[in-house]
Amino acid sequence: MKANVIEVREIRVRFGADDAVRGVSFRVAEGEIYALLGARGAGKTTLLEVAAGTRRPTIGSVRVRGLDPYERRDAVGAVWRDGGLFPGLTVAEVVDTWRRWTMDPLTRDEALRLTGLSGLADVPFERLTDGQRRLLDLALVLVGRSDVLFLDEPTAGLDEAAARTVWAVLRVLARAGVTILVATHDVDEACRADRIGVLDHGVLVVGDMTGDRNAVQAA
Ligand SMILES: Nc1ncnc2c1ncn2[C@@H]1O[C@H](COP(=O)(O)OP(=O)(O)OP(=O)(O)O)[C@@H](O)[C@H]1O
Repeated sequence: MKANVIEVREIRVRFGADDAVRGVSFRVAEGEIYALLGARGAGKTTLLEVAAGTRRPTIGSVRVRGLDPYERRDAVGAVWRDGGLFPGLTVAEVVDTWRRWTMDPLTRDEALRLTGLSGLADVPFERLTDGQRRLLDLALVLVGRSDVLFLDEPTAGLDEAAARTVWAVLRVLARAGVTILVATHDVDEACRADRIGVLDHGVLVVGDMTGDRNAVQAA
């Protein structure tokens, strides 16, 4: 059995008088893709922020590889919904710029190869499609050698072909041992994960579902 990389225990996040997340617990094993599925306002982003260590929970504990991610924010990679903007730079230059800010970075060629962007190295950032920009986001996370990824709606706004490419990359990464937590409102996207947790009004109503579309919709 694989080790648990992300361990979320009894998390509660309170905003003013309201709980955005209540009593949520789940675990994600090494190399596993876990999707948090929920409607708008269900608490997905809040939970993702807590798991990634950019927000401290009101109550509960989070461990990523045994450590509190809030104390060690350098250790994980997060890709949020809006990709960065790099006007005037080519794909290769964006990666090189990022590498200069990173300790012991992955090589540019390897980051582009893993995300399928090798053929676009000389293309200016402005010319990239939304899907290619999302892949470039992933390439930058890989440059930092993140072995845990937190992805908020990773294919929002992408067409089906681009979404498939992003997920093909995520599968390659998971097979290489990267642990991935995805927040999504899209049932089809959630079904691409290994396991699904369904979040409703801040409560994890189902925590351990596999990607059977009918069963997920029934939940
Ligand atoms: N900083 C904040 N202050 C007060 N309330 C907040 C704050 N951030 C989020 N909320 C509230 O917490 C609840 C959960 O929000 P969250 O953004 O986590 O949901 P979500 O599932 O990611 O939704 P979406 O799909 O719209 O991004 C919502 O009711 C939201 O209004």
